[in-house]
Amino acid sequence: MSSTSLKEMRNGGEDYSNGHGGGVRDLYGEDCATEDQLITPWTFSVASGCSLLRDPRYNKGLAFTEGERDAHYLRGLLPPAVFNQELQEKRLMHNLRQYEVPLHRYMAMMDLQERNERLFYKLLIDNVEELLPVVYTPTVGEACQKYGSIFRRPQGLYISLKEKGKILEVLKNWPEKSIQVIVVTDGERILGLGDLGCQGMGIPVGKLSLYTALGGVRPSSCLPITIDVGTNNEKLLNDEFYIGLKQKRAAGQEYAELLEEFMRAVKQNYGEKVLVQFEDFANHNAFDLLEKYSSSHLVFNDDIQGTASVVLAGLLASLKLVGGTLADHTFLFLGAGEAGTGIAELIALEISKQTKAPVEKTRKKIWLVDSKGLIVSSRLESLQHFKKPWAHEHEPVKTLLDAVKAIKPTVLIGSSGAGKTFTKEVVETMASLNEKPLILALSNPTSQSECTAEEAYTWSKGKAIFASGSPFDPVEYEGKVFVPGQANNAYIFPGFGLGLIISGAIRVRDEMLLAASEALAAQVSQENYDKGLIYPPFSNIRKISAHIAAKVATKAYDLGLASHLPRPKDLVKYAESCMYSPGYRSYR
Ligand SMILES: O=C([O-])CC(=O)C(=O)O
Ligand SMILES: [Mg+2]
Repeated sequence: MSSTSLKEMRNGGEDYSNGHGGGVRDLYGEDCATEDQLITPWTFSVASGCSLLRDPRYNKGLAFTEGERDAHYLRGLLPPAVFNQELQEKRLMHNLRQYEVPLHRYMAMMDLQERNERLFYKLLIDNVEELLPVVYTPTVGEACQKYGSIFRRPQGLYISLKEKGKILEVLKNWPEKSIQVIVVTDGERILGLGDLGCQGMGIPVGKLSLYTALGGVRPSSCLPITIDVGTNNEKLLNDEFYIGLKQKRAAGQEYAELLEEFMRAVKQNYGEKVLVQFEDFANHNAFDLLEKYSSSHLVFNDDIQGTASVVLAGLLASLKLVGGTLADHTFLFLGAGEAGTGIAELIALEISKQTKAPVEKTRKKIWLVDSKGLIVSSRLESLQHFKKPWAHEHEPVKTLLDAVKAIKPTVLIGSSGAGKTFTKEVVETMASLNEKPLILALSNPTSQSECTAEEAYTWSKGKAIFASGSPFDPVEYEGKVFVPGQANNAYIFPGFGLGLIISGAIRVRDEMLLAASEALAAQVSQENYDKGLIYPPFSNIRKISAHIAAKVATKAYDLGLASHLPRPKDLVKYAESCMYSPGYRSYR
């Protein structure tokens, strides 16, 4: 097939690519070629059979055909059987299911990723509901805690204080030159598990594998980075197997300078359109970094903005079940950090958009509780800046239970990172106040969930509509099966990032987050609602991501922030055509 027809196939007959836009460049037709099409051979892989087998990007294991075994000097290096990818997948899924310890499944998946990347993504895409809890929350949390002992091959870039002054050179050591998404952490607040220092690397690696599996961004365009400025975790500092810098965290100017050098180097090396996703930074840095770099870089904070967008989507969808408009509801949060204040602000923006009321007014329906109790105006002076907009007139209230009684929320959202905080009394009070209380226990991993699905359904006597950040199995209560949803930012960031990439966006705006929420809510079907679900199943996630991407890209074009021109006519189709698919390619 000629390159022209490849391009035509890719663009559905419309010539979208002008070679220098922001769309996904696919020079070799690597992603859209089918198995019976040839792609350009890579000289190094032709040169030696062994190095081909050891290159996870091109290795196919037993799926190399007889012809390829001849042409690529693989004879004798593989046993004689030839498997197709489906049979390999069946064999691996069978093996994975033998492991009873989740961490062993995680390690088996990481081994596969390091051995045969396409097969790894094939498994993840085809079995997304089964494997998401393995490569992502909750298991990835445990993996980070034990990263020092399970660490085998580095999977991303480590940039520590030792690399100060040399970050640009470090970026150049990474083998891929054309990067579209970076997920970066400094490991200070890994899920709800706290400071895991350098071992936080599991998070960028996991998030980026979802960028590929759920959002179709090519693996070679993804770069996981951990910035190591030390750790305040004593256990790690005293652990002889700790893989990071053994010193207390740098803060203040030293921290700011390293981050500044990093952000400059990223833009210099990869250009204006590389997306930098901040992940699992502590509150005190997360808000500042987002604010500082959102006017000069394409940045997105998943914990503030991604979580906000996914929760808003669930709330919009839930109106079908509980009735009314968003403005009719009263919201109470436990936790006033990145997720809590991020969600609160996006809800206020959406109500403002719907009712035309100023956001200062729409914020008044939203209340937050932090470790010192309800956030009220008498506490204003001592509040961190990101909490100040939520300090409304009210007498002081110390506990969550008393806050529920005083505020009478219709929606209760847990975002504090602390588990078991939605007690029986709290859930019972929500159920006594509401016909259908909406209860979201967002903290991750499962151990940090504010309550379990079973607790939410049994304590509310089957009244609650429940979703959680980490997955829970369906629960049977009095003969009825309740299916909890998973309110996790994994619904949003892969499609959101894809939308930014395909439009060549250069900045992120709140309107794009609202568009992503509305796109996700629109994907919830009647069949889902009938089961009490406020999110669509993850099994459809690639289609969902394409729709989110299209809406985000549309906003980018409307706001004049898109650089990929001309604007494709059908953005859903275009997004789909840009998505990586994991089927094998023929090399000769
Ligand atoms: O990783 C997840 O499951 C969601 C998330 O961003 C977090 O909890 O920090
Ligand atoms: Mg996170």
